[in-house]
Amino acid sequence: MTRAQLPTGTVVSVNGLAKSFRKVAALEDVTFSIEANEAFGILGPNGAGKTTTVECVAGTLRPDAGRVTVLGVDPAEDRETVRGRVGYQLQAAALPPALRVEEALRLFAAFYPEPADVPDLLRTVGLDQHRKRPFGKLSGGQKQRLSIALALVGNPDVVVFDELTTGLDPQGRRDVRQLIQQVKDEGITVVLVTHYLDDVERLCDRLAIIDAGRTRFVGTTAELLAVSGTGTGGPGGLEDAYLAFIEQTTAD
Ligand SMILES: Nc1ncnc2c1ncn2[C@@H]1O[C@H](COP(=O)(O)OP(=O)(O)OP(=O)(O)O)[C@@H](O)[C@H]1O
Repeated sequence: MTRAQLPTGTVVSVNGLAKSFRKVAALEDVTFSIEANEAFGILGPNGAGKTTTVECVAGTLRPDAGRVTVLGVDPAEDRETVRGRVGYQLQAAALPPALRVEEALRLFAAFYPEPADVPDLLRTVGLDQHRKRPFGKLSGGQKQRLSIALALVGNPDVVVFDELTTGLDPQGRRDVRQLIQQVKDEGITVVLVTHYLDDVERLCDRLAIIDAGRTRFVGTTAELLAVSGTGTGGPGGLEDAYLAFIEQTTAD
């Protein structure tokens, strides 16, 4: 993939975001910003509001309060701009089981004004050999590769991956991590929602911790280690820092 012009400066800005579903306050106050070509991790316990946040960024949900700007526009107002420039990892399980890998990519490519080259993309994600395989017969790792390809098919500037490595074996996670690194190396801004601290440690420049609908921390992993007071790292160091941080904010 060759990319003509990538954005610079702040590409995602989220300020005071709030969103409720009937009586459930999913988000109360979420604030962070992401710079061009950063890999930005979003962590937090189950139900913390991570997916709701990235759906507001992708423009698939409209917040009740607060402001989101993506590539200079409001994603809920300017769906067309954001849809073409922000790749959102589709929950692959939603694809019909008989749809073949290449067919799925060509189908989705047709929605975009300047789609990626499908054979190129198949090679990039390592599904070239499996392009005729029906979706229902792919392994978990192959489905995640297809998810990545579908998020990239519109040639986005920003890509959002939500729990991409969940459920994969260690080899599968390593492969998917390499692929995410490749995406970042192309200059694409990566937003990674994950429960894995080592994904963040290996891939992300900065991270946000969201808990109970509020951002509790934004910074680098080194800053998280420093503010949690759990030391300077070592095996499990980041996990200890994260857990200490969550316990501390829950107690507050
Ligand atoms: N469409 C919806 N209708 C009702 N409640 C919702 C809806 N989507 C999310 N919620 C609720 O909002 C809260 C935040 O959910 P969200 O999916 O954003 O959390 P998450 O941090 O992504 O969780 P997980 O790590 O478990 O995926 C939860 O209490 C969830 O039950």
